[in-house]
Amino acid sequence: MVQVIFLGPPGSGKGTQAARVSELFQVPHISTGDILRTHVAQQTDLGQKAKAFMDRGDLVPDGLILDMVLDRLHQPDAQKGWILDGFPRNVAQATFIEQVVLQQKAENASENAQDKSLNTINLEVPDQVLIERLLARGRADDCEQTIRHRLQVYHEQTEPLIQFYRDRNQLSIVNGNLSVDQVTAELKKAIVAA
Ligand SMILES: Nc1ncnc2c1ncn2[C@@H]1O[C@H](COP(=O)(O)OP(=O)(O)OP(=O)(O)O)[C@@H](O)[C@H]1O
Ligand SMILES: Nc1ncnc2c1ncn2[C@@H]1O[C@H](COP(=O)(O)O)[C@@H](O)[C@H]1O
Repeated sequence: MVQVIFLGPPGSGKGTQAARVSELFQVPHISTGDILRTHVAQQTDLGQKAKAFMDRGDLVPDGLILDMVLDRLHQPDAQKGWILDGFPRNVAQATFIEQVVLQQKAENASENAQDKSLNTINLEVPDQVLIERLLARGRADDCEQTIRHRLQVYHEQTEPLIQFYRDRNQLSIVNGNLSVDQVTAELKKAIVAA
């Protein structure tokens, strides 16, 4: 049983490493960015509402995100754990997922199930390296102006979560400015499955 939250700025390797850790622990990789991009591609109501925020590099409003995440976490494959990539992105989202985890824990305790272990990982990478990586990745929102805005949004809204999880003794810091294999090796050491 393992629950992992990947924090870290855009381009820090959350998606790359979440896919590997998901394979390792056989739990789903849940990327809110990927789910949103699917909604945009399928032109769902949610996708149409989210698109302008994503194009600008702003966070999509919590009112659109929280139900989407809850729905994904209630799917059968997520009952033995999950790897969250790109969520939470602000304090309201972190408080939300904390409540979900606590509720699940209470339900499982009454069934005498195994405890779940929450690991929050912050991947640290200098801004200049992030910009170079994202320009090379070349996703629709990877132009320089949007990258700089996403970094600003990260520093203002997501970075405070480092202290949020530090206060709860749930934070591991991993150097993301190493090779992909080296970062995975560090993650294997950091993640505790219960
Ligand atoms: N350790 C690494 N060294 C060099 N390049 C890397 C490393 N990890 C990931 N990359 C590359 O950097 C780019 C960004 O990685 P990735 O998409 O995993 O980041 P992310 O944190 O999920 O970004 P975003 O939040 O914008 O989705 C990709 O092109 C990826 O191949
Ligand atoms: N958790 C989220 N809250 C608000 N907006 C989000 C969230 N996750 C993704 N988004 C939006 O999607 C793009 C791309 O996300 P990536 O994680 O970089 O793939 C992001 O800029 C937000 O607009």
